[in-house]
Amino acid sequence: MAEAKVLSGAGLRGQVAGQTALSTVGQAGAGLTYRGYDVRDLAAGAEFEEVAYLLLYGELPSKAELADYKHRLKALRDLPQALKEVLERIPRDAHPMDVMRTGCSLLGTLEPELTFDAQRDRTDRLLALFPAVMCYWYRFSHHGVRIDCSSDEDSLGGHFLYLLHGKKPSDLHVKVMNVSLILYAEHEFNASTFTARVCASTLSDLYSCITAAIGALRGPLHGGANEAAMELIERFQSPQEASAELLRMLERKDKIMGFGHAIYKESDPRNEVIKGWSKQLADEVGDTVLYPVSEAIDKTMWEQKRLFPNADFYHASAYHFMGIPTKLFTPIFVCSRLTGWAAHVFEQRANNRIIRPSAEYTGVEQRQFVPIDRR
Ligand SMILES: CC(=O)SCCNC(=O)CCNC(=O)[C@H](O)C(C)(C)COP(=O)(O)OP(=O)(O)OC[C@H]1O[C@@H](n2cnc3c(N)ncnc32)[C@H](O)[C@@H]1OP(=O)(O)O
Ligand SMILES: O=C([O-])CC(=O)C(=O)O
Repeated sequence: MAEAKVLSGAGLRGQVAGQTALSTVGQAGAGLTYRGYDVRDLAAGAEFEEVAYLLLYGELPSKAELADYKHRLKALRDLPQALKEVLERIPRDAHPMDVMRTGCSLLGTLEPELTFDAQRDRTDRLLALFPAVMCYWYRFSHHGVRIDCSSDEDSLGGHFLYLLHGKKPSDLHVKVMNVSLILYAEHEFNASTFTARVCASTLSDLYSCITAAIGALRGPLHGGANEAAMELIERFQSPQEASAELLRMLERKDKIMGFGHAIYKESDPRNEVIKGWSKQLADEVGDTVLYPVSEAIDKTMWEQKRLFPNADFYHASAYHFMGIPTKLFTPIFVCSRLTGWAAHVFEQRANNRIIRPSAEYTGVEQRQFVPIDRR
C-alpha cells in the first residue's frame, strides 16, 4: 500500500501550495485517485477517453456522451497545413519533446484561445492532434514520408500506433496504450502540472500553460525518466550483468532513472499495472533479456536502497516491445498528461490568485552603490 513520505526541506516538499479536486497522490489506501476513482480500477475497466472526459468535464461520461466525445475528437485529429510545414523544417536529431513544445506553441498562433470560454474546445483539439504532431515529424524526418494524419482507429492510443507504424495495431497493443495513457493522465502538483498552474495564475492562455508544462516534463527527473530507463536496461545482456553493474552504479552514487518518487514512500501504484502489461508483451514477443534485466534491476534497487520502480520504469520495456522508438516515450506522456494539465488550468482559473511565493534571501547585506569609474 503506497503511503506518503515524511517530507521536509527543499523542493517545496510537503508544503500545501493550493487546492485541487482532481486527484490524490500517496494518501493512505488507494495511492492514486482521479476525482475519487482508484487509478487501478480505471486502468482495468475504462477507456482513456472516458478518463480524459472525467478529468476535463468533471464526471465519467454515459455511453452516449462517450460516443459523442470520441466522434468529436476523431474529427479534430488532422494538423493544419502551416503546422505540417513547420514540423517538416525541424531537424531529425531534434529532441521530440522540443517538437511537441514547438507544435503546441505554433498551434497557439494558428488557433488561439481568444477567451477562456474556449478552454475545453482548445484542449480537445490538442488532445486529438498531439499524436499527429509527434508522428508527422517523426515519419517525415526519419523516413521521408508525409503521413496522412487521420485514421479510422477508434481510440487515441490506437490512432497513435497507426500513425507511427502505418498499419492497424493489434488489440493487445491498443489495450496497453489505453492503460498507459490512463496511468499517466494526472498526478496532482507534480513539477509540470505546477508549472502549468503558475502560468495559468497570471491569466495567460492555455497554449502558454501547456507549452511551459511540456518544458518541465522533458527533464530526466520527471517525464524524461522513461527514456533514461530504456537507455539503462538495454545496456545489459543478462540479469547477472545488470545486477553487478547496478551495484557499481550505486557505489558511485549514480541516480537510477525510473526509481524513487517525491511523494510515494514504498511503491508507485501505477507500477504494478504497467509491469503486468510489460510482462504480457514480453511473452508476446518472446523476450528473454529486457524483462528479466528490468526485474533484476528492480530487485537490486529494493535490496540495496529500498527504492521501488515508479510509473516510468516498466513503461520503458512495455513501449519497446510495441516497437515504439525510445525518443518518443516522453512525448506519449505529453499526449496523456495534457488532460491533467488542462484540468488544473481550468481549476486554477476558476478560483485564481497569482502564484507568487517568497524567497529566503541568502545574499550579501545591503551596501553602497559605487559608480563604475570608482570601482
Ligand atoms: C512520472 C515521474 O515523473 S516519476 C519520477 C521520475 N524520475 C525518475 O525516475 C528519476 C530518478 N529518481 C529521482 O531522481 C528521485 O527519486 C525523484 C526526483 C523522483 C524524487 O526526488 P526526491 O524527492 O528528492 O528523492 P528522495 O528525497 O526520496 O531521495 C532520498 C534519497 O534517495 C536517493 N535517491 C532517490 N531516487 C534515487 C534513484 N532513482 N537512484 C538513486 N538514488 C536515489 C536520493 O539521492 C537521496 O539520497 P541522499 O539522501 O543520500 O541524498
Ligand atoms: O508526482 C510527481 O512528482 C511525478 C509523477 O509521478 C508524475 O507526474 O506522474
